[in-house]
Formats: sequence, structure tokens, C-alpha cells
Amino acid sequence: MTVVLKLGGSVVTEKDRAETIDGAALDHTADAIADAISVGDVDDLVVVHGGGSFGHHHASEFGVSTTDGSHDVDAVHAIHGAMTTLNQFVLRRLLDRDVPAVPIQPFSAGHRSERGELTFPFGQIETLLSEGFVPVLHGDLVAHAGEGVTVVSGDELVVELAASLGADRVGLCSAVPGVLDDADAVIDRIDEYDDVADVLGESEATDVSGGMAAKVRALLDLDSNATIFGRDGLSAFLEGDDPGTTID
Ligand SMILES: Nc1ncnc2c1ncn2[C@@H]1O[C@H](COP(=O)(O)OP(=O)(O)OP(=O)(O)O)[C@@H](O)[C@H]1O
Ligand SMILES: C=C(C)CCOP(=O)(O)O
Repeated sequence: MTVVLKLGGSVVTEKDRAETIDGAALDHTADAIADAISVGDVDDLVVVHGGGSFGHHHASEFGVSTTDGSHDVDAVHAIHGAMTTLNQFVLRRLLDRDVPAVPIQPFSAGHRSERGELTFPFGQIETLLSEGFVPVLHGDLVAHAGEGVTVVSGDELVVELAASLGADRVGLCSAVPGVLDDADAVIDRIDEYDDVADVLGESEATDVSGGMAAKVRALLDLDSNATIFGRDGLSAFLEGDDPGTTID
């Protein structure tokens, strides 16, 4: 069973305070992952984490998004540097619980064409999985023809990974319990973007990659189902349930 799990930046960081980890949430998340691996609920797991107050804060300061790039070398070091710092925090929490987590830095691997299409090699991830590791990727910057560098969101990586690895389960853990309707109730299932377009917005925090609207749009393009759930749904998702919202 191959599982791709995105830990939203809004879960693992305090998204409104620059470069601030949510230590308790990170502990809870790492516990849930370690438990799922130790009881055999998950064998092949790829983790992707988002930017939260590390990536988005710096990306916004330098005016870099998934489409607007920069040639400023300081922007590269600030944004990519913050993401590798966050990645170290996530890895440390997993390693402390004996999860064989290893880093994959998208900046060193992927690139975009002038049209913005992402190319990302997955051979190293497949091989690491078959050798028993848990690759941990993150939203990052990538080289972008004609733009310098742009942001690659963790959500984009999840979609590419799920398709390339033929993932059995895809989950996005975010700060909200699922996609919410206009009365703030969790929508159980989404199969058409237009059915929910009116309630989908950007993130309430600083976010350069499009918030919930971009997530739903990207996940609808996947052949397999994906699930969007909150912190409390993580263990249930890893046990095989579908908490929150299923994107068909
Ligand atoms: N209909 C909706 N239902 C739920 N959340 C919504 C909706 N519309 C907008 N949002 C916003 O989208 C946010 C989730 O997107 P966001 O990109 O912040 O999540 P994330 O993936 O956890 O963070 P990051 O991008 O840092 O990884 C919610 O916290 C909320 O502010
Ligand atoms: C802002 C950066 C560098 C990463 C964005 O990744 P996301 O939080 O998954 O959208």
C-alpha cells in the first residue's frame, strides 16, 4: 500500500508567525505516522510538507509565487533556506520516533518549462521506498525557464507523486477538518469544481500557492481519490478511513 501524505504548513507551523513551528502539532503528527508504520497500516509512505510560516512568509516578501518568479539570489537562499530548516524540524520529529525519514529537496531535482509545466524525477523516490525509507519532500522553489525561480507547492508535488507512484491513498492534512461549505460544514465528497467554486477561497494566512481552491482543483485532476482532513483525522486516514472531504 503506497500512501502519499501532505502535512499542511498550517498544521506543522504557526502560519501567522514568521518561522514558527507548532511543536505540539508536529509531535502529534509524528506520533500518528510512527504508530501507523509500527502497526503495519502503512508500508510505503511518502511525506510532503508545506511551507506554512517558513516558505510563504519569505516568498511573499520577495514577491515569488507559483507563477511569478525572481532572479534574486537572496530570494532563493531566503525561501529555499527557510524550507530546508522546516524540513529539518519535521525530519527530527520523525527520526526521534524511529521513522526512517530522509530528505528530498525539490529545488535540486525539479524544473518548470516556460509554460510553467513541472518536470520532476521520481526514480530516487521509488528506489528509496523500495529500500525501506520514508522520503520527506517539501514545497520549495524550482528553476523556471524565463522566470528565474518560482514556488512549487507541496500540493503540486503530491499530485505528481501520486500519479507517478500509482499511490493507493492520497491525503492532505490541513488546519481545517475538510473543505467547508458556506455554513462551515464539512463537504463529504467533491467531484466537480464548479459545484464548490463559490465556497472555495485562498488561505486566510500568508500563502502564495492558492489555498483550498488550488488544492481542490489540483486533486480533481488525479485519477485516484484524495482526502482532505484536519489534524484530528490523521490517525483515521492512516488506518485506512476517509475522514474529511473526499475529492473524486
Ligand atoms: N471552503 C473552504 N474550506 C476550507 N478551507 C478553506 C476554504 N476556503 C478557503 N479556505 C482556506 O484554505 C486554508 C487551507 O489552505 P492552506 O494552503 O493554508 O493549507 P495548508 O496546505 O495546510 O498550508 P500550506 O499551504 O502552508 O502547506 C484554510 O485554512 C482556510 O483558511
Ligand atoms: C512557499 C513555499 C516555498 C512552499 C509552498 O508549499 P505549500 O505550502 O505546499 O503551498
